[in-house]
Amino acid sequence: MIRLSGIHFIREERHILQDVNLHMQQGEHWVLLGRNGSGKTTLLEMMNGYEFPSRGSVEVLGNRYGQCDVREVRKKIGYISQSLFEKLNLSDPVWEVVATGEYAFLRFYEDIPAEVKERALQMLQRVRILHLADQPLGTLSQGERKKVMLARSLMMQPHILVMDEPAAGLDLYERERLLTDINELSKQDIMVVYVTHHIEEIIPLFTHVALIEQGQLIAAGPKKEVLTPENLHQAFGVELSIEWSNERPWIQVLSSN
Ligand SMILES: Nc1ncnc2c1ncn2[C@@H]1O[C@H](COP(=O)(O)OP(=O)(O)OP(=O)(O)O)[C@@H](O)[C@H]1O
Repeated sequence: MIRLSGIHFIREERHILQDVNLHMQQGEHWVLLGRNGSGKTTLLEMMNGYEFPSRGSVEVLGNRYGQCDVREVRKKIGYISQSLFEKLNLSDPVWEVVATGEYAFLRFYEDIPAEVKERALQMLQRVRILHLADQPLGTLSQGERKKVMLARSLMMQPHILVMDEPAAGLDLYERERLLTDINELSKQDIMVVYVTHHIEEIIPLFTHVALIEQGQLIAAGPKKEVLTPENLHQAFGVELSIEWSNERPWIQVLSSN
């Protein structure tokens, strides 16, 4: 579904990504894990065709970027990021914000068809915030806003859902509620690609992890093979132990030297 081959990304003489090879297949759900500035968002931007590699190729859903209409491919990719949230209008009612996801518009300037409104309400029901449908987006908590983004991205029935640190800034309660909704995506035919620097966000849904450090992959594959104390030490510079509970990893920091 997504194949990154020999990706290099060089900007202002800085080698931001170096020979990244990743193959994400149908039925897998991936986490890209790494420190601040390691190149995670840049990889997501390449999957969406917003950045192009200096060398190497990107293939998504059988389309090779550079040889296809990227806008058509993007219609099949949901993207949840802070920069998209910032483009939404805080005074719009929640259901309308969700409905705009159907067309990848930011705002409607004409009447919204009744069936689109109905689907938007169903999506809100799915992430358990239907009761907020008529409230302006700006009145919602941070966690509720993230759920609106999730509902909005599901409107266009994406094949791939790309999330860039969706749980950033959430308290424990809000984070767990959001992660529960994300975990539910296992019931659908959507591949999830999720960026984080928090290991405990690797919920049971995720099958694979790519660990990235300074633009290079340290390891990529099934999560239990990749998430070893040695690999994590290399990626984060911290000695730690790792324990699994219900297919979710929890870490204990031993020393930060
Ligand atoms: N177009 C660009 N031009 C110059 N530098 C860039 C460009 N895009 C990314 N970078 C740099 O590449 C590095 C990797 O950035 P990226 O946003 O991909 O990291 P990240 O792993 O997502 O970080 P964080 O976890 O902090 O969000 C950063 O140092 C960033 O400044």
